[in-house]
Amino acid sequence: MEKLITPFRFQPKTDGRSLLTDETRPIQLETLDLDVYYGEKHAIKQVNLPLYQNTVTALIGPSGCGKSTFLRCLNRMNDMIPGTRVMGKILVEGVNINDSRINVTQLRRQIGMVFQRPNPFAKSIYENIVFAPRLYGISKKEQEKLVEESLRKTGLWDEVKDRLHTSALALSGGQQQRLCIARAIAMKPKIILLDEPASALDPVSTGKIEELVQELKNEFTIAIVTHNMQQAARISDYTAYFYMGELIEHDRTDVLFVNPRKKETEDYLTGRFG
Ligand SMILES: Nc1ncnc2c1ncn2[C@@H]1O[C@H](COP(=O)(O)OP(=O)(O)OP(=O)(O)O)[C@@H](O)[C@H]1O
Repeated sequence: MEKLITPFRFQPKTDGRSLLTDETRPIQLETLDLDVYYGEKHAIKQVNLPLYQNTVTALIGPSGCGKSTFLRCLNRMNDMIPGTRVMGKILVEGVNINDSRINVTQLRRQIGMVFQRPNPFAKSIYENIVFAPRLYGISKKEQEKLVEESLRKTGLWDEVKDRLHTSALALSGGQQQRLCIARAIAMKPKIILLDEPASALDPVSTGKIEELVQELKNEFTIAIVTHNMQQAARISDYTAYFYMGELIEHDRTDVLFVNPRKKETEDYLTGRFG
């Protein structure tokens, strides 16, 4: 990881963390005693959650439980909301990203985000991909390579290669969303945060996004907020169930869906509430 600041090593607690104490995969990011307040509203309560390298973690839970708030903390998007206080640590390779010395622009290069509604720039497909990387100075040749590589990785290349210089806004909603993912991966992040990326899309486009997420995990670590339980079960390796700002349960997806440890999780999964 490029240096955000000089890293320091933090000795994590062993209690009150995720249940996955036997997990041997490397941790890409972990939150330690994370609290978030919007003014008086305590939206995230003492959450300890790891994201394992090259895996997909689904964040699920009823509306208002804090999924998006949690996700936004992971690349400090909550900084933009006035009155928000974030406490606790979020460690990425030993660096606490909540440290005031963190270069937030660099951080967001390394932890990309894609939102619910596709939001391409009102520019050409090509420009959408190269706009940000160009700020960091890449040659014309490198730009062309990056455009093709990013569009291939998101399965868009064959669909758009003959109209790279036409407006991104003319693409379908599903294509726009894949372009937004291509734009995010063009920055070569370590982690990609997806906030309900398919909820505004039709079933075919949703299927493509799901397939894409499965492929991208070979290269990136992914956290995805979803309201769709089947989607979480299909595409994630780990699932975290939130309720009223608390992390109720975090486990391998196959375990959590088949044999949840907590009654609250079971009630949610079986549709008894939420
Ligand atoms: N900017 C804000 N100011 C004040 N309260 C907020 C703000 N954003 C979210 N909240 C509150 O924080 C809590 C968590 O909201 P959040 O949007 O993170 O939940 P969520 O699980 O993502 O919900 P949904 O599934 O409906 O998107 C809610 O009670 C919400 O009303």
